[in-house]
Amino acid sequence: MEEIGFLGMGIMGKAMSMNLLRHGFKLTVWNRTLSRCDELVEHGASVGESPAAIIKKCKYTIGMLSDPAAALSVVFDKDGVLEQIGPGKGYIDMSTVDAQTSSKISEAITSKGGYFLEAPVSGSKKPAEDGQLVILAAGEKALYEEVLPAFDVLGKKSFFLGPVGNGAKMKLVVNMVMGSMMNAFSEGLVLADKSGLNSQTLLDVLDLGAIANPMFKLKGPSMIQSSYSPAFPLKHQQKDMRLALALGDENAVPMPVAAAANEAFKKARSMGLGDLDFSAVHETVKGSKSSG
Ligand SMILES: NC(=O)C1=CN([C@@H]2O[C@H](COP(=O)(O)OP(=O)(O)OC[C@H]3O[C@@H](n4cnc5c(N)ncnc54)[C@H](OP(=O)(O)O)[C@@H]3O)[C@@H](O)[C@H]2O)C=CC1
Ligand SMILES: O=CCCC(=O)O
Repeated sequence: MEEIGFLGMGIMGKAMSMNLLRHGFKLTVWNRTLSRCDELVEHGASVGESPAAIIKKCKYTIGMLSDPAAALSVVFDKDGVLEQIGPGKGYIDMSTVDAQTSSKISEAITSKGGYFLEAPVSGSKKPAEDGQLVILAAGEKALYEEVLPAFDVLGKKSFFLGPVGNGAKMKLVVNMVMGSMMNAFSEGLVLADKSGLNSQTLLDVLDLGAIANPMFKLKGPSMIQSSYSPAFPLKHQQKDMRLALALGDENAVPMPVAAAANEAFKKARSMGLGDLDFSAVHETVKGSKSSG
């Protein structure tokens, strides 16, 4: 493939870029906070001075930004993607956003003759480093096929889900389930502890039964230690719960479990835990149990 542009060197963007570099892709990167590009440069990437400059240089550009406001900002603001996008250029937004945000970006890009693909991912920092993400693409099929060599490096499996919006919706459904599970898991850990059970034994029992899953296995031991080094920041999980609940509103789907989980993530943010891993929602349960 030709040189790829990459916007957003956060936890995920950096891990994905490093992986592409390791596999021989030529990369030009940009980040709002420029210093976050340094490590990439040490590993052979070039730096672009703005999203527009990246689009001008590269046939394909990937975005991995925090939320809808950031995804819109790099496209529509001054020196943004829209200033240089046009025929023969493709923009692939891999951020987790809502379908409306994705459609707005898609319409603006295609109206200038460019190609657009949304491609949010399932999987976190480690799968991003190891090329084990699950890619949920939707939009321009021809662009999807052209960038498959990069997706094959970034992920263990890519899905093409049809028109723009379907990737965003699939990702929000998945993260809504994950956020609800994390809250149930946190309550289980605290309940076991407060009722005199051994936490590690609970993890062992869970791991042998029907609800065994990689998330409990990975996060459980550090949650017991109250250690929440961020792989998936809690503030982003709360954003995803909020966007999933809005999708539920649009479709008149009752989601009391997700709504309660969202409240717990909001409580965690109000406790200053937003930049920690989303498993830090555990602290909201520990707090309420010990105060009562
Ligand atoms: N971490 C994870 O496990 C996963 C995250 N995701 C999703 O991927 C996306 C990125 O997540 P992650 O890397 O963890 O997040 P981070 O918070 O680590 O990084 C966010 C990135 O967005 C940039 N950014 C934020 N606001 C703006 C803005 N207004 N203009 C330009 N750039 C901006 C940040 O730039 P700066 O450095 O300047 O702040 C940074 O590059 C999110 O949508 C998240 O929900 C999806 C799957 C897994
Ligand atoms: O959006 C983040 C997903 C994190 C994960 O799948 O482990």
